[in-house]
Amino acid sequence: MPQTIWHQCLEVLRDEFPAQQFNTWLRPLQSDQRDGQLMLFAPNRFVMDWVNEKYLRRIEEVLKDLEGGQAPRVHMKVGSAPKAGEPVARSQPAAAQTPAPVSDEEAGSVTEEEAGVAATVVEPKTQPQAQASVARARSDNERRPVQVEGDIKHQSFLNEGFTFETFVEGKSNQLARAASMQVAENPGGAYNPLFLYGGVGLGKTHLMHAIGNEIVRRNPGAKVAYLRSERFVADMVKALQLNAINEFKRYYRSVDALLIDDIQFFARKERSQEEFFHTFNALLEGGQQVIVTCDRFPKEIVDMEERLKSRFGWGLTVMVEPPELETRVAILMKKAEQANVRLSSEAAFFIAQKIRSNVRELEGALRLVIANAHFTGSEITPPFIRESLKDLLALHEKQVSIDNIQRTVAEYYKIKVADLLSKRRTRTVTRPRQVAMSLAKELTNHSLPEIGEAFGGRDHTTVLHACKKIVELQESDPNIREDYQNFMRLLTT
Ligand SMILES: Nc1ncnc2c1ncn2[C@@H]1O[C@H](COP(=O)(O)OP(=O)(O)OP(=O)(O)O)[C@@H](O)[C@H]1O
Repeated sequence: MPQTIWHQCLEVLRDEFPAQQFNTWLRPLQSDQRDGQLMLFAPNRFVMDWVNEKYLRRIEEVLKDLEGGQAPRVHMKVGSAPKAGEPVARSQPAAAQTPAPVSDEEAGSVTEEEAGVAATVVEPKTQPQAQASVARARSDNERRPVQVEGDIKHQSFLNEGFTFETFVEGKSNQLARAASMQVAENPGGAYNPLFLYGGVGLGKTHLMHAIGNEIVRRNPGAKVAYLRSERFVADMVKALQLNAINEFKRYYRSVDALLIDDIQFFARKERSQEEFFHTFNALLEGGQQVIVTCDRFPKEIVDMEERLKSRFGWGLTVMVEPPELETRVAILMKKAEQANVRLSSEAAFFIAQKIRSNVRELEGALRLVIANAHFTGSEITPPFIRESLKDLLALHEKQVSIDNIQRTVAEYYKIKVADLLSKRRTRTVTRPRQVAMSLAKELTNHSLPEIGEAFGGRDHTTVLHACKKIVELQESDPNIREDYQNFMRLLTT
């Protein structure tokens, strides 16, 4: 197949920009060229805006260098490139993709005039200093709640230790971090609501607090309310019991930014969903920012009203992915530094290679190693780490076996485990087999020949090829990438 002009352009850009930037912003773009126009498709509006702002000029220059006067005009659009032969819609300006206003009916019947008690909203600067040390890393539950005047008592607080400065950026979270930063700089602006999703312990809560902290840092008068979704439910139930639902509504509609963590816990709570839906609409209409985190993509949330799910997708939906090795190492170094502990890069690598599931576990492992080192006065070396994490590692190895991987992958792709082990080479079987082999390499300590053996006696070079192929596909094929992330989540949490 001849290389398209876009591929040629990408080759040039690949040499010009750091790999991380290239992979995050440029590589995911799909292209469609016709009628002297090059349409670039971005996976979401945020990427489109970012590319427009930061790379479009350079893209146009490169196209001109490549094609001279024949260079196509570039347009951007959110979505996927049409398949060959499919008609393509004309590009739309970004503004055309902002949601339609909420109708009166949808917005519910609550008005600003409703009577209510005064409810204060937390302002982070009034909170006690966060202990941003490793020993207190998961400290959001330990923070002193803010007492709110009136009948409704809220626990609403931001963790000052969760900032953009303490958040380590890597390939897995670059997009989510950049989107969060944009929201913090322009709350209630283009990306409303912001829906952050991903597996447990990957930094969603951290980013959410970072946005809240940044909003308040820039505008000390801003009212930012952070709460887990269970809290919203509990507050609402209490408000109903106390006949104070109007105060409840008033409170949640008075904030500049409403941050609701782990929205999946709204499942089956119909009345809360209803209430949240109206609050949500009122806030969006008022230009107030809404940020939501969830452990899965909106459409995958079970027992949640469709209209709510669809509304989540109105703004910007971004995934936080599990960190790759380099980011895990960087996170460990940062956490050690915060705890005033010297950690060699060899030691950090050792831990990062062993603990791959999520950042919370990574932190937990580091805490354990540091505590042991303090206790015994030992230096933190790989053998010392191995000994300190003996039980944890045994648990990990027990949990993720090749057998388990094969069963999980087969079930997911609706094929038989026997197919994975067979000599069959049809696409429906080959790809899942490669995914399973790659997972086995990443999640177990088995060698390539051992993995080959476990997959119907294949050669180790076949396993190596599968691993490389899956790394490549994760870059170029969003479906494989999502499947792989799902497997990491299913197998490691
Ligand atoms: N990129 C990162 N840099 C620094 N620390 C991080 C990063 N990602 C996660 N962490 C840390 O890992 C811990 C877990 O993160 P967090 O609580 O934000 O996860 P989560 O995705 O919200 O998980 P859950 O879905 O279980 O609520 C926190 O202590 C957080 O500071």
